[in-house]
Amino acid sequence: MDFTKPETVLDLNNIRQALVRMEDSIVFDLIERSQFFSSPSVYEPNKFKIPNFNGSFLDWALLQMERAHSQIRRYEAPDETPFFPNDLLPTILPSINYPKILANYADEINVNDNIKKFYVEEIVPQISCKEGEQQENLGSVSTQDIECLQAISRRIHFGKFVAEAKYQNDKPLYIKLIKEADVDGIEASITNSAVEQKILERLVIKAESYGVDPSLRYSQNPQSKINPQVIAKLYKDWIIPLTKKVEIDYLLRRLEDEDQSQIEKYV
Ligand SMILES: O=C(O)C(=O)C[C@]1(C(=O)O)C=C[C@@H](O)C=C1
Repeated sequence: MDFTKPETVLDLNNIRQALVRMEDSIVFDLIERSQFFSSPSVYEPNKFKIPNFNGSFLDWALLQMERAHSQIRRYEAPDETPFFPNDLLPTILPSINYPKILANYADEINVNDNIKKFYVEEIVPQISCKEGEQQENLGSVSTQDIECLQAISRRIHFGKFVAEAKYQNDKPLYIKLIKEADVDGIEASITNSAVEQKILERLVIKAESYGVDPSLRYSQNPQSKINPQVIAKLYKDWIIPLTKKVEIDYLLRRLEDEDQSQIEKYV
């Protein structure tokens, strides 16, 4: 996907292919996190004394990472959404002038707080190899958490591109639904149950294959590093619903960035 070429980005097939590739990163990242204990001290606010900082060790580590990455231009990319948008630094590399693909307010659609909450409360306890602390691994846990959070956030906020593509493909339908603030209608129109089902089935296969040593034969009955059903359920209960929330939040505001003549044409 090339963000300098808007026509490639708003092709729903390309978007879905990108979402499929992102599954690989997410499954691998969760498998990496699963080798560590749950490590609650990483998530407890003010557990460690950090000068001039109020929050968990993970929050602090993530903020430092985002500040460094903002200097290498990460958050200029239209598919990156920061967890701390108000605390970033100016880029050191020269800015890239990406062509406009999404609506003007797209950066304001940010569900990273919800993502961090479900990650800490739902994902970590379900995928960690054991409950409890492992003092020597707190740093590794936090860096792996950051990998997971960034991969999941990128996937969920890709919903903005899905929504824009769907809007462009059927303006008459969406302008009407948005004008009527018909949230249920919008949700029904963006839902494709067959695609969702396929994702869940593919995830189980991916988690089964990535989570074992491929050099071992099945007859040796290798133990999977992570329960594939857990990954599928995380997608079903959190990742897909939050992607849809991003799509709906984005669409509900879409007429803010539409010509009045277009709106009048379809209402
Ligand atoms: O592929 C789409 O059409 C999407 O809207 C993305 C997505 C997803 O999160 O993967 C979300 C809603 C649809 O029901 C199917 C899939």
